[in-house]
Amino acid sequence: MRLADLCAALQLTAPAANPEVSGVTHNAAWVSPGDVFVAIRGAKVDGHSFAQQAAQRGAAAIAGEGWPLAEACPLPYVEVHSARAALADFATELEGNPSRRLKVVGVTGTDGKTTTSWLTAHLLRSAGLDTGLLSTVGYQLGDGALQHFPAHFTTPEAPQVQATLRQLADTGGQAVVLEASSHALALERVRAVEWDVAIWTHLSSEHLDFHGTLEQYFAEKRKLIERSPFAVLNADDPWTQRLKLGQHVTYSTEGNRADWQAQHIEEQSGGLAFKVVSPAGTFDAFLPMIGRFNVSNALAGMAAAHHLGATAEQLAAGLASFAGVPGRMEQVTRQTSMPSSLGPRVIVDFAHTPPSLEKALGTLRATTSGQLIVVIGSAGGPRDPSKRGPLGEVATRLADEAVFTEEDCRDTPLSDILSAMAGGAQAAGRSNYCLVPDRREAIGHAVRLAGPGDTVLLAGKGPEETLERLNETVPWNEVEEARAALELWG
Ligand SMILES: CC(=O)N[C@H]1[C@@H](OP(=O)(O)OP(=O)(O)OC[C@H]2O[C@@H](n3ccc(=O)[nH]c3=O)[C@H](O)[C@@H]2O)O[C@H](CO)[C@@H](O)[C@@H]1O[C@H](C)C(=O)N[C@@H](C)C(=O)N[C@H](CCC(=O)O)C(=O)O
Ligand SMILES: Nc1ncnc2c1ncn2[C@@H]1O[C@H](COP(=O)(O)OP(=O)(O)OP(=O)(O)O)[C@@H](O)[C@H]1O
Repeated sequence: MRLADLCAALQLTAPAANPEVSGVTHNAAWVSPGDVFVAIRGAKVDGHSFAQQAAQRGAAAIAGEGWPLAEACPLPYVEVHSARAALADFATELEGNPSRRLKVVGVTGTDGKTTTSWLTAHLLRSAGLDTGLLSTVGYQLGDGALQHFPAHFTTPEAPQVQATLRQLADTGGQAVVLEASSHALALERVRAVEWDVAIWTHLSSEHLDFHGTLEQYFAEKRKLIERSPFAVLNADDPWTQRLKLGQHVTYSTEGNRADWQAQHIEEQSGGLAFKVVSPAGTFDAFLPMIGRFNVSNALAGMAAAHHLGATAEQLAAGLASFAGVPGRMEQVTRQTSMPSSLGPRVIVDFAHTPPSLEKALGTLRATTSGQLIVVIGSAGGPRDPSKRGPLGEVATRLADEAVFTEEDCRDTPLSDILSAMAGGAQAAGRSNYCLVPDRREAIGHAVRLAGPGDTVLLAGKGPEETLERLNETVPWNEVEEARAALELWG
């Protein structure tokens, strides 16, 4: 496509030179010959300072909110009102607006996005739709292998979103489920995606380092609901009442008035049994997952899949065959032949906010006959330091013993993080915790403390593949760490 045609499609003024353009990126190091390099003024640097690098890599043009440098721009320059919006619009145009060829389900909320996304994709596949998935733990084209983008993102930047949607649509994909983080909505990563269904899980305080206030965080997340012609909303979340409602259905696991209800919920050791009362019909369901909150995620996924055509029979069969999400309430099995019942139950979970830790511990308590032990840390850097004390409080209130340890402390002294977590426990008058800074040792310590009938929850890392320390990033596999500790047990 010629630059002038691309500009005309987006009602932008084209520069005099009119090169052929084939792609778009915001990262100078990712430029391929023929790309438009969109220079974003970021929070840390101005992308314009990488214009020369982009030119050397063969960029055809640069777009930005105004050329700011004394030297002349090395390439044709397209001036835009918002660089991030332009990045998304260029990508959408160059990829041929692929979301129009797919049924697109967006999932937002503080917790539950990944699980709900995986459940929804599985339910749509069970109903016969070739369905892709873009989520925190990777992306899938159809039911193919789990793949990863270069950076660790819930929602990648717009060029990657649009390219993946196109690849999916070009290879026979019929639907896609896309996790939409608040960062993605704020930074235009999912601008121009044409949604069919938006799912709201729930809202609680998170990412305030980025959004500033809870109100702003809510304002970003609500965009997904406002942009979608149909929404699936959580009647148990007070924020739902503040969403501007178009066509929608609601769901509840707490007996609130809602279109989709789960009743008679039984937390069994092998999963969750409940009765669904819904517009699709009334039926018994079994979900082989631990965690009462997953009933809520399942209702949301069923409501979305039903809107896209899944029947009650397909929904029930789909739930029953769900294999779970890596690192989400994942029970660690031993490699040796020793029966699991002879040791403690060890669960790896991604819960890293006070509300999600509260829910994870609450639900494990319900299925634990003995002691409940938790290993938990809190991230360093600017990421929500205010949650460290509350995490310490929740851990010591709901577990019998808490082990506070490292979790991506980055440039924050680990001792400061551990003191803040201990401070939260002490302020509540509790001493049932210990500090074990090294995460591997913390896991070993917790597993050694536990006996048959006990549960050890390893919270916060889930399926992440690295552990970030002050001067190093080490490869990490929480399930393997847990398995190694279990092998030494007893
Ligand atoms: C807080 C946040 O989201 N920041 C994003 C933001 O960074 P920024 O504004 O600081 O950008 P910057 O570093 O100043 O760079 C400005 C521009 O120069 C370009 N650049 C910069 C350096 C260089 O060498 N070459 C180059 O071309 C950059 O690509 C960028 O376009 O814009 C960048 C790209 O334009 C993103 O990569 C970056 O995400 C960072 C890496 C990040 O960690 N984001 C996380 C927090 C995130 O997005 N998380 C959410 C939610 C997770 C959850 O719910 O838990 C997610 O969706 O993953
Ligand atoms: N509906 C829910 N309500 C509250 N907590 C939940 C819910 N679903 C999951 N959780 C908890 O939150 C943790 C994270 O779940 P999940 O990965 O599905 O959420 P997420 O929104 O994708 O989080 P992130 O964006 O940080 O990856 C789970 O391991 C569980 O402890």
